[in-house]
Amino acid sequence: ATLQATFYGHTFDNPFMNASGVHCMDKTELDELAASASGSFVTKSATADSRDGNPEPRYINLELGSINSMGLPNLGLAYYLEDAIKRQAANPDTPFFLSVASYKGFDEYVSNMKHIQESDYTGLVELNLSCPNVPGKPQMAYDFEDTEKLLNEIFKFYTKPFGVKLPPYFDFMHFDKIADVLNKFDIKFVNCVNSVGNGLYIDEATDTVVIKPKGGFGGIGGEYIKPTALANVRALRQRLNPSIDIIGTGGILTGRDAYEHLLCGASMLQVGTQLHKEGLGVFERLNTELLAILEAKGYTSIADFKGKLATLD
Ligand SMILES: O=C(O)c1[nH]c(=O)[nH]c(=O)c1I
Repeated sequence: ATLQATFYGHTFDNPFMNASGVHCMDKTELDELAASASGSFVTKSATADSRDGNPEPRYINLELGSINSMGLPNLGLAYYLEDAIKRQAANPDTPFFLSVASYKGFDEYVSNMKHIQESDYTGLVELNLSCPNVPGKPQMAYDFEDTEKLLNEIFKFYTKPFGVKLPPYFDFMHFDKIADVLNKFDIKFVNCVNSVGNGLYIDEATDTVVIKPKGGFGGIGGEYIKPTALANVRALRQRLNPSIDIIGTGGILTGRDAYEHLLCGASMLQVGTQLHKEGLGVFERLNTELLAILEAKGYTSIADFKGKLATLD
């Protein structure tokens, strides 16, 4: 059996990659990802200007996952663009993802995308509409009208392939609304889901929160969020045009978790919390475990079961 993954006209050796924010802050970390068993990789979400981010402690691994309020620390869009242009020149056949966010809101999203359009980078962009940790700033993708306005604005000038990183939704009306908006545009993929925003974890030894920013509120990842992640992958797959691929992110610790995301319709898979905990070796292990599942079930490729979750009716 093969774990080859097809995504936006590309074929990757396997469906695994890092989730933006983990092991992707600078070119050293990106080189390590490129040299790992991951099928692709994505950069830390970039803002126009480099940012220190929120005060520490701002990321904590927990028994069942993680909590973070990093606050968009990054080296600035120009850094990642320059690196991406070199990478695409050196390896034109191995696509990767450039993640873009915004600290200042709507206008910075537009100007960041304008800079990429005017640059020599021609690869995939993951437009992050779901950072939950910018104090005072709502997540773009929880405002359906603003999201539509932003995509309208971007498609006036942007001609390169991109997709959007979405937050989790928890209501069928919201699944319907975001899918209605996204189906109007020629986006190449959606990534479901970003961390479950503004959770709270309490240290039992001290009755105190564990991260400093926002009084301890932070995005939740890991085992805590797999049911939510699977639901969002499945719901968006059922609603989006087949031409829009899905990246599944959230709660992938084992080959079984990966298999379930694929069953819900994901084409690529991102690993955040477990990569942070286990390091780059997680990709070898996940490939081995997923391959064993295909073999045990007599599948020869992911196409044999992708999106084929059974229901009870
Ligand atoms: O705090 C962050 O930097 C961060 N943290 C997340 O959990 N998701 C995001 O999209 C971002 I931009």
